[in-house]
Amino acid sequence: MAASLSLTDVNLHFGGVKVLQDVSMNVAPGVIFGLVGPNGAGKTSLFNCISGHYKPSSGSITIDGTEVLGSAPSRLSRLGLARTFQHPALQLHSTVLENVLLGGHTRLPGGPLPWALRLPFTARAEDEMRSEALELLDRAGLGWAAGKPADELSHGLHKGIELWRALLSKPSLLLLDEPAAGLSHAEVEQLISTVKRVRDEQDITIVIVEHHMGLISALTDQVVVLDHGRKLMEGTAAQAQSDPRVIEAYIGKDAADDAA
Ligand SMILES: Nc1ncnc2c1ncn2[C@@H]1O[C@H](COP(=O)(O)OP(=O)(O)OP(=O)(O)O)[C@@H](O)[C@H]1O
Repeated sequence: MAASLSLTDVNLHFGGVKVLQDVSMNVAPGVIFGLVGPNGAGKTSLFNCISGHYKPSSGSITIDGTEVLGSAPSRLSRLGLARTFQHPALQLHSTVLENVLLGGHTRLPGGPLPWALRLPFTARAEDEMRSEALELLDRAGLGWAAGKPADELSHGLHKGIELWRALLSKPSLLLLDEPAAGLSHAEVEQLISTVKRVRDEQDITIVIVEHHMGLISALTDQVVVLDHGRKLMEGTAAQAQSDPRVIEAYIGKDAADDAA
Protein backbone atom coordinates (compact mmCIF):
# COMPACT_ATOMS: atom_id res chain seq x y z
CA MET A 1 0.00 0.00 0.00
CA ALA A 2 1.28 3.50 -0.84
CA ALA A 3 2.89 5.12 2.21
CA SER A 4 2.40 8.54 3.74
CA LEU A 5 5.47 10.57 4.67
CA SER A 6 5.48 13.41 7.16
CA LEU A 7 8.33 15.68 8.22
CA THR A 8 8.05 18.11 11.13
CA ASP A 9 10.68 20.74 11.92
CA VAL A 10 13.60 18.69 10.61
CA ASN A 11 16.97 20.27 11.37
CA LEU A 12 20.35 19.04 10.19
CA HIS A 13 23.57 20.66 11.37
CA PHE A 14 27.15 19.76 10.50
CA GLY A 15 29.21 21.53 13.16
CA GLY A 16 28.17 25.17 12.85
CA VAL A 17 26.69 24.69 9.35
CA LYS A 18 22.88 24.65 9.31
CA VAL A 19 22.10 22.49 6.28
CA LEU A 20 18.35 22.10 7.02
CA GLN A 21 16.28 24.38 9.22
CA ASP A 22 12.78 23.53 10.47
CA VAL A 23 11.69 21.73 7.31
CA SER A 24 8.13 20.39 7.48
CA MET A 25 6.11 18.73 4.74
CA ASN A 26 3.39 16.14 4.27
CA VAL A 27 3.31 13.69 1.39
CA ALA A 28 -0.02 11.92 0.95
CA PRO A 29 -0.17 8.24 -0.10
CA GLY A 30 -0.08 7.69 -3.87
CA VAL A 31 1.12 11.14 -4.94
CA ILE A 32 4.20 12.09 -6.92
CA PHE A 33 5.88 14.81 -4.91
CA GLY A 34 8.70 17.07 -6.13
CA LEU A 35 11.52 18.57 -4.09
CA VAL A 36 13.17 21.41 -5.97
CA GLY A 37 15.48 24.35 -5.32
CA PRO A 38 18.79 25.86 -6.36
CA ASN A 39 22.13 24.06 -6.00
CA GLY A 40 23.08 23.59 -2.36
CA ALA A 41 19.50 24.18 -1.12
CA GLY A 42 19.60 20.95 0.90
CA LYS A 43 17.49 18.63 -1.27
CA THR A 44 19.84 15.63 -1.23
CA SER A 45 20.56 16.20 2.47
CA LEU A 46 16.82 16.01 3.15
CA PHE A 47 16.60 12.78 1.13
CA ASN A 48 19.53 11.43 3.16
CA CYS A 49 17.66 12.25 6.38
CA ILE A 50 14.54 10.43 5.14
CA SER A 51 16.47 7.37 3.94
CA GLY A 52 18.57 7.10 7.12
CA HIS A 53 21.89 8.03 5.52
CA TYR A 54 22.05 11.25 7.61
CA LYS A 55 20.86 11.60 11.20
CA PRO A 56 18.94 14.87 11.67
CA SER A 57 19.85 17.03 14.66
CA SER A 58 16.16 17.32 15.64
CA GLY A 59 12.60 17.01 14.33
CA SER A 60 10.31 14.18 13.39
CA ILE A 61 10.02 11.98 10.30
CA THR A 62 7.16 9.50 10.10
CA ILE A 63 6.27 6.88 7.50
CA ASP A 64 2.63 5.78 7.83
CA GLY A 65 2.65 7.35 11.28
CA THR A 66 5.70 5.40 12.53
CA GLU A 67 8.56 7.57 13.81
CA VAL A 68 11.70 6.79 11.78
CA LEU A 69 13.98 9.73 12.61
CA GLY A 70 17.55 8.43 12.82
CA SER A 71 16.59 4.86 11.80
CA ALA A 72 19.14 2.79 9.87
CA PRO A 73 18.58 2.37 6.11
CA SER A 74 17.99 -1.38 6.66
CA ARG A 75 15.01 -0.70 8.98
CA LEU A 76 13.62 1.86 6.53
CA SER A 77 13.94 -0.62 3.72
CA ARG A 78 11.90 -3.14 5.73
CA LEU A 79 9.27 -0.41 6.21
CA GLY A 80 8.93 -0.13 2.42
CA LEU A 81 11.34 2.67 1.53
CA ALA A 82 13.61 2.45 -1.52
CA ARG A 83 15.75 5.13 -3.15
CA THR A 84 18.05 5.91 -6.00
CA PHE A 85 21.12 8.14 -5.82
CA GLN A 86 22.19 11.25 -7.74
CA HIS A 87 25.30 9.31 -8.85
CA PRO A 88 24.19 5.70 -9.48
CA ALA A 89 25.56 3.40 -6.76
CA LEU A 90 26.04 0.14 -8.68
CA GLN A 91 28.32 -2.88 -8.41
CA LEU A 92 30.07 -2.08 -11.67
CA HIS A 93 31.75 -5.49 -12.10
CA SER A 94 28.54 -7.41 -11.43
CA THR A 95 25.98 -8.04 -14.13
CA VAL A 96 22.91 -5.90 -14.63
CA LEU A 97 20.72 -8.76 -13.35
CA GLU A 98 22.85 -9.18 -10.20
CA ASN A 99 22.58 -5.43 -9.55
CA VAL A 100 18.80 -5.48 -9.91
CA LEU A 101 18.54 -8.59 -7.69
CA LEU A 102 20.16 -6.67 -4.82
CA GLY A 103 16.90 -4.73 -4.58
CA GLY A 104 14.95 -7.91 -3.80
CA HIS A 105 16.88 -9.10 -0.75
CA THR A 106 14.47 -7.56 1.79
CA ARG A 107 11.65 -9.68 0.29
CA LEU A 108 13.47 -12.99 0.58
CA PRO A 109 12.12 -15.27 3.34
CA GLY A 110 14.06 -16.75 6.27
CA GLY A 111 17.06 -15.60 8.29
CA PRO A 112 20.81 -16.08 7.77
CA LEU A 113 20.82 -19.74 8.92
CA PRO A 114 18.53 -21.24 6.24
CA TRP A 115 20.44 -19.27 3.61
CA ALA A 116 23.82 -20.48 4.94
CA LEU A 117 22.47 -24.06 4.85
CA ARG A 118 20.93 -23.46 1.42
CA LEU A 119 17.63 -25.08 2.46
CA PRO A 120 15.43 -25.96 -0.56
CA PHE A 121 13.00 -23.07 -0.01
CA THR A 122 15.88 -20.56 -0.34
CA ALA A 123 16.75 -21.86 -3.81
CA ARG A 124 13.09 -21.63 -4.85
CA ALA A 125 12.77 -18.09 -3.49
CA GLU A 126 15.96 -17.08 -5.31
CA ASP A 127 14.70 -18.54 -8.60
CA GLU A 128 11.40 -16.70 -8.28
CA MET A 129 13.15 -13.41 -7.54
CA ARG A 130 15.46 -13.94 -10.53
CA SER A 131 12.44 -14.52 -12.83
CA GLU A 132 10.77 -11.40 -11.47
CA ALA A 133 13.92 -9.32 -12.02
CA LEU A 134 14.27 -10.64 -15.59
CA GLU A 135 10.62 -9.81 -16.28
CA LEU A 136 11.13 -6.26 -14.98
CA LEU A 137 14.18 -5.85 -17.22
CA ASP A 138 12.31 -7.29 -20.21
CA ARG A 139 9.39 -4.92 -19.72
CA ALA A 140 11.85 -2.02 -19.50
CA GLY A 141 13.41 -3.12 -22.81
CA LEU A 142 16.62 -4.04 -20.98
CA GLY A 143 16.39 -7.82 -21.20
CA TRP A 144 19.33 -7.84 -23.65
CA ALA A 145 21.57 -6.27 -20.96
CA ALA A 146 20.76 -8.70 -18.10
CA GLY A 147 23.97 -10.72 -18.42
CA LYS A 148 26.31 -7.82 -19.17
CA PRO A 149 28.63 -6.32 -16.56
CA ALA A 150 27.17 -2.97 -15.50
CA ASP A 151 30.37 -1.10 -16.36
CA GLU A 152 29.82 -1.87 -20.07
CA LEU A 153 26.65 0.23 -20.11
CA SER A 154 26.00 3.95 -20.50
CA HIS A 155 25.22 6.46 -17.75
CA GLY A 156 21.58 6.56 -18.89
CA LEU A 157 21.26 2.79 -18.49
CA HIS A 158 22.93 2.94 -15.07
CA LYS A 159 20.16 5.31 -13.96
CA GLY A 160 17.58 2.83 -15.30
CA ILE A 161 19.19 -0.13 -13.52
CA GLU A 162 19.08 1.77 -10.21
CA LEU A 163 15.39 2.46 -10.74
CA TRP A 164 14.57 -1.19 -11.49
CA ARG A 165 16.68 -2.33 -8.54
CA ALA A 166 14.68 -0.02 -6.26
CA LEU A 167 11.39 -1.26 -7.75
CA LEU A 168 12.25 -4.94 -7.21
CA SER A 169 11.92 -4.29 -3.47
CA LYS A 170 8.21 -3.45 -4.14
CA PRO A 171 8.48 -0.17 -2.21
CA SER A 172 5.54 1.73 -0.82
CA LEU A 173 7.70 4.89 -0.77
CA LEU A 174 10.24 5.55 -3.52
CA LEU A 175 12.77 8.41 -3.40
CA LEU A 176 14.36 9.37 -6.74
CA ASP A 177 17.40 11.66 -6.44
CA GLU A 178 17.89 13.58 -9.70
CA PRO A 179 16.76 10.70 -11.95
CA ALA A 180 17.10 12.88 -15.08
CA ALA A 181 20.66 14.12 -14.37
CA GLY A 182 22.88 13.52 -17.39
CA LEU A 183 20.09 11.98 -19.50
CA SER A 184 19.39 12.95 -23.12
CA HIS A 185 16.07 14.52 -24.07
CA ALA A 186 14.78 11.16 -25.39
CA GLU A 187 15.89 9.39 -22.19
CA VAL A 188 14.07 11.97 -20.05
CA GLU A 189 10.88 11.43 -22.07
CA GLN A 190 11.22 7.69 -21.54
CA LEU A 191 11.82 8.21 -17.82
CA ILE A 192 8.65 10.32 -17.55
CA SER A 193 6.53 7.59 -19.13
CA THR A 194 8.19 4.91 -16.98
CA VAL A 195 7.46 6.78 -13.74
CA LYS A 196 3.86 7.42 -14.88
CA ARG A 197 3.45 3.71 -15.65
CA VAL A 198 4.90 2.71 -12.26
CA ARG A 199 2.50 5.08 -10.49
CA ASP A 200 -0.49 3.79 -12.49
CA GLU A 201 0.35 0.11 -11.99
CA GLN A 202 1.62 0.09 -8.40
CA ASP A 203 0.29 1.40 -5.13
CA ILE A 204 3.24 3.68 -4.45
CA THR A 205 4.22 7.15 -3.25
CA ILE A 206 7.10 8.78 -5.14
CA VAL A 207 9.26 11.74 -4.06
CA ILE A 208 11.57 13.21 -6.69
CA VAL A 209 14.49 15.63 -6.28
CA GLU A 210 15.09 17.16 -9.68
CA HIS A 211 16.41 20.27 -11.46
CA HIS A 212 14.68 19.33 -14.73
CA MET A 213 11.51 21.45 -14.48
CA GLY A 214 9.98 19.76 -17.54
CA LEU A 215 10.06 16.45 -15.69
CA ILE A 216 8.77 18.03 -12.46
CA SER A 217 5.88 19.68 -14.35
CA ALA A 218 5.03 16.48 -16.21
CA LEU A 219 5.05 14.21 -13.16
CA THR A 220 4.38 15.90 -9.86
CA ASP A 221 1.10 16.58 -8.07
CA GLN A 222 2.77 18.89 -5.56
CA VAL A 223 6.20 20.39 -4.92
CA VAL A 224 8.17 21.89 -2.06
CA VAL A 225 10.84 24.46 -2.90
CA LEU A 226 13.87 24.57 -0.62
CA ASP A 227 16.34 27.44 -0.45
CA HIS A 228 19.31 27.71 1.91
CA GLY A 229 18.00 24.72 3.87
CA ARG A 230 14.55 26.22 4.50
CA LYS A 231 11.18 25.60 2.91
CA LEU A 232 10.47 28.56 0.64
CA MET A 233 7.01 27.55 -0.63
CA GLU A 234 4.80 24.62 -1.51
CA GLY A 235 2.18 24.21 -4.19
CA THR A 236 1.93 22.88 -7.72
CA ALA A 237 4.90 22.95 -10.12
CA ALA A 238 3.17 25.73 -12.09
CA GLN A 239 2.69 27.81 -8.93
CA ALA A 240 6.36 27.30 -8.01
CA GLN A 241 7.57 28.37 -11.45
CA SER A 242 5.65 31.64 -11.32
CA ASP A 243 6.33 32.46 -7.64
CA PRO A 244 8.54 35.58 -7.38
CA ARG A 245 10.32 34.16 -4.29
CA VAL A 246 11.30 31.06 -6.25
CA ILE A 247 12.43 33.06 -9.28
CA GLU A 248 14.55 35.25 -7.00
CA ALA A 249 16.08 32.18 -5.29
CA TYR A 250 17.13 30.78 -8.65
CA ILE A 251 18.39 33.89 -10.43
CA GLY A 252 19.08 36.42 -7.64
CA LYS A 253 17.12 39.49 -6.53
CA ASP A 254 18.63 41.99 -9.00
CA ALA A 255 17.96 39.77 -12.01
CA ALA A 256 14.43 39.02 -10.74
CA ASP A 257 13.76 42.79 -10.37
CA ASP A 258 15.11 43.42 -13.89
CA ALA A 259 12.90 40.65 -15.30
CA ALA A 260 9.76 41.99 -13.52
N1 LIG B 1 28.22 15.50 4.91
C1 LIG B 1 28.22 16.84 4.84
N2 LIG B 1 29.08 17.59 5.59
C2 LIG B 1 29.06 18.94 5.52
N3 LIG B 1 28.24 19.67 4.73
C3 LIG B 1 27.38 18.98 3.97
C4 LIG B 1 27.31 17.54 3.97
N4 LIG B 1 26.34 17.14 3.11
C5 LIG B 1 25.82 18.28 2.58
N5 LIG B 1 26.46 19.36 3.08
C6 LIG B 1 26.19 20.76 2.73
O1 LIG B 1 24.80 20.95 2.76
C7 LIG B 1 24.42 21.91 1.79
C8 LIG B 1 23.28 21.33 0.96
O2 LIG B 1 23.81 20.30 0.11
P1 LIG B 1 22.86 19.33 -0.70
O3 LIG B 1 23.74 18.43 -1.53
O4 LIG B 1 21.89 18.71 0.20
O5 LIG B 1 22.11 20.37 -1.65
P2 LIG B 1 21.25 20.08 -2.96
O6 LIG B 1 20.09 20.99 -2.87
O7 LIG B 1 20.98 18.63 -3.09
O8 LIG B 1 22.24 20.58 -4.10
P3 LIG B 1 22.41 20.07 -5.63
O9 LIG B 1 21.16 20.47 -6.33
O10 LIG B 1 23.60 20.84 -6.09
O11 LIG B 1 22.64 18.58 -5.59
C9 LIG B 1 25.65 22.23 0.97
O12 LIG B 1 26.18 23.46 1.43
C10 LIG B 1 26.56 21.08 1.29
O13 LIG B 1 27.92 21.46 1.21
